Amino acid sequence: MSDEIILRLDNISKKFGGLVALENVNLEVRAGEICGLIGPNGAGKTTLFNVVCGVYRPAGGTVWFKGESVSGLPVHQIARRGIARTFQVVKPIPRLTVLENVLIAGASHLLAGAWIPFTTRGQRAVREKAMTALIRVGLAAEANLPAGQLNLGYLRRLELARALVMNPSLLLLDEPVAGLGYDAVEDFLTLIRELRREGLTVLLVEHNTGVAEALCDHMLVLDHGKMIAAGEPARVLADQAVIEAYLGKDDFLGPSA
Ligand SMILES: Nc1ncnc2c1ncn2[C@@H]1O[C@H](COP(=O)(O)OP(=O)(O)OP(=O)(O)O)[C@@H](O)[C@H]1O
Repeated sequence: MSDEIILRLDNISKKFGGLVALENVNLEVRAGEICGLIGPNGAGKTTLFNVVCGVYRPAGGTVWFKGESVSGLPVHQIARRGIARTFQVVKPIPRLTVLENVLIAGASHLLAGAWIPFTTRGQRAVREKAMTALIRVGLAAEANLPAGQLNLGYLRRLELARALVMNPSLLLLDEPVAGLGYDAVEDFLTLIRELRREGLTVLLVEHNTGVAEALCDHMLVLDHGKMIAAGEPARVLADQAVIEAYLGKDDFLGPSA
């Protein structure tokens, strides 16, 4: 892990009408780390991802990526700078093949800035990139199957390939192992660790604190839109404010009970 701060959020706020979804959130992610974002339901985790990716413009504050402000840029421009994400609910186009689903992500990414895919050379380049992404996530053998035939574990890999085809340096993963069985979770965590070793920085939302602790170098906790703890996973998970946020104050009996 380097000392470079690849992503920095300064005082990010986001409101939906009267609801404050994010309130003055500050966050730093170092290049090459796996950083976990946890918090109870409705804490603001997905909203934070959407602010970073440009789906939502923050009501206040600045998103810095590689030292430059990306606040207010459209989604495709932020993606071209190197931020890609996966979604909690995986929705491929079921009748298209696995490869075609990745091609769509790759072509739309390139199309956002150039007309490259309309040339034969461009189409070949996108296809090669898509196949490389599928090989990377272990789905090469399934490339020509309809995506609708994949089980959830493979669908999550397909979702990852759709992000990787964009050549990101920062990968935002929204609950990438939700709903998977033990072996599939272990395989997916190995894949994420390998991607990090190859140079990617990862920020992931994870509900399962055990998974987050096993995977992450650094953890951040949101509750009601505020960052309530940050740091080394074991220490963060032992923090009283974090325990109370997960269990509810009334259920927290304290260490001596
Ligand atoms: N588009 C929206 N319109 C109105 N309110 C929204 C919208 N998106 C999120 N919210 C609200 O903002 C708050 C934060 O939601 P968000 O989905 O970011 O939380 P989360 O931590 O990702 O939750 P979960 O773990 O359940 O996915 C919640 O109160 C939610 O109801």
